[in-house]
Amino acid sequence: MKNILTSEQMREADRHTIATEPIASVDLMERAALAFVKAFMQLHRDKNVSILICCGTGNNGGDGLAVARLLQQHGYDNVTVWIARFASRQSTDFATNLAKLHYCPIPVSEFFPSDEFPAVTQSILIDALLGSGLNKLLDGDWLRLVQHLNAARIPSIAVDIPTGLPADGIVPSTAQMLYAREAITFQRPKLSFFFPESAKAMDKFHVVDIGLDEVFIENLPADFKLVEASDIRGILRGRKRFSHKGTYGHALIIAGNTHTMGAALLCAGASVYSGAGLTTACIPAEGLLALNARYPEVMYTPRETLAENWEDADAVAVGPGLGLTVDLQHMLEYPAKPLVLDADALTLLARNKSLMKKLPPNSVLTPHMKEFDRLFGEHSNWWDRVNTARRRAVQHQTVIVLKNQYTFMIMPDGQVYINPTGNPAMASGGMGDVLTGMLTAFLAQGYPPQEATILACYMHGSAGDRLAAEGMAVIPATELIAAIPVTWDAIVQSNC
Ligand SMILES: NC(=O)C1=CN([C@@H]2O[C@H](COP(=O)(O)OP(=O)(O)OC[C@H]3O[C@@H](n4cnc5c(N)ncnc54)[C@H](OP(=O)(O)O)[C@@H]3O)[C@@H](O)[C@H]2O)[C@H](O)CC1
Ligand SMILES: [K+]
Repeated sequence: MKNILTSEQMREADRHTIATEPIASVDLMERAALAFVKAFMQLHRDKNVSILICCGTGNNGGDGLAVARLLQQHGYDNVTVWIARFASRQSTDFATNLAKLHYCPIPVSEFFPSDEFPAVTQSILIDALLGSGLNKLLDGDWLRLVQHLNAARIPSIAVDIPTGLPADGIVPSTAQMLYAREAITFQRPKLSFFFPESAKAMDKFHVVDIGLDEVFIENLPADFKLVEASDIRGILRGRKRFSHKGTYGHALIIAGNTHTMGAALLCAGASVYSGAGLTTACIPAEGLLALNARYPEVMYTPRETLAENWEDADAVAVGPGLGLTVDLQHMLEYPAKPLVLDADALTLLARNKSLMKKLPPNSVLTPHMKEFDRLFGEHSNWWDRVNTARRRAVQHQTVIVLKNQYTFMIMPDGQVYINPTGNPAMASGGMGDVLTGMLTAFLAQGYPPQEATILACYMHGSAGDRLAAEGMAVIPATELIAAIPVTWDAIVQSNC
């Protein structure tokens, strides 16, 4: 896991590194600029391309000036710099880098409040106007300049953060940003990069190491952590010699209805492919034929004998395609089992919120945004939504899997884990049912809820990434299920 820092913590890490390495702050800026340039050169190999670098007068602007000089030294001969002189102050390191730039053959134009801006004639923009120091929404001359640059419609590469995007906290829907094709960000992704609101600010981001003290960073208290492949390798267990189906637990899937049987099949199929020793689907009898045809490995039980099957199960999923006529309250009176509630089970919970108190501790809820808001109230932004999820996870001692491009996995202690895998090709019906089946299978195999959740979300996205890399622009949920075992194997093999 990697700590995701607030902008204040990032400044702390900055100050600590400067004091203890020790390194002068201007040299740290040079290191950051060099890291940016190296990443930029991978993205844009054509050294004849004309580049406009727009700089503010803070440290983000200072980075931009150093980038201009370094690009020129690396053979990029067509670099132009604009400086937005809209603030009365300039940082010391900005001033030092401006002085250094005067020795380079790079044209520099300065713009003051109310100045007109010339047409943008360059092919690429580097955005070094404002970075993590942003302290309010863009307005006045800054907004005018950003709108002028956006209107040029040339690819923009942001230094650290696209101008106008706050590093953390609420991103208001009215916020205007300098749209970046890519952001090259320093040391850690910023928290807001994981919120859907950042789609307005950039297409993608790359993280570059600028040599801040990693031990210090990892010892900072962080509410948000990013899951990494190495974490999954540490959690995921291979199959053992002499093991048998009883070794890997029994998953019970309570799902499906006349018109939504597919959800139950997907969920049960995902459980089989995620390694549950046994999977039983508790579905209406009319689904039996389809179940046998599609997944003969899955056992069947009618709703009437649910109580006995519940006793035998090591983990239970309730919800995919279930409909709203089942008695959830009654189910919650059965003996406590590792439990996943999804889809219609969440709607039933939202209709009778007093049931939250009956959930066994560490139950896993897997809402998408709308299901979440139905359960816990409307939210106008993701920052508030995630913070509500943290409070509710602590209050009800549940795990909340808030599904999103980057799924937030919120644990009963309020800690948030961010899943990095997954892609837009997976945005199709049934993907949530698959995730629920995977989660239930991992719970049935004895993984504690926190580990089962992290594993399921990571492997779900990773299977999707694998298929996307093989050329699938759209990934049906059944294809994802089939890709789970090879994804698993690739993770285990990468450990050797
Ligand atoms: N550890 C690292 O990650 C390093 C980062 N570096 C770079 O430094 C910037 C952050 O630099 P900073 O000087 O703190 O801030 P900015 O350059 O982003 O902003 C400068 C000042 O602009 C003012 N401001 C903020 N928001 C607005 C706004 N909406 N409109 C107008 N003006 C605004 C504010 O000044 P005030 O006087 O208003 O307080 C900012 O202070 C980081 O992003 C990296 O690029 C280092 O180079 C290396 C280490
Ligand atoms: K920027």
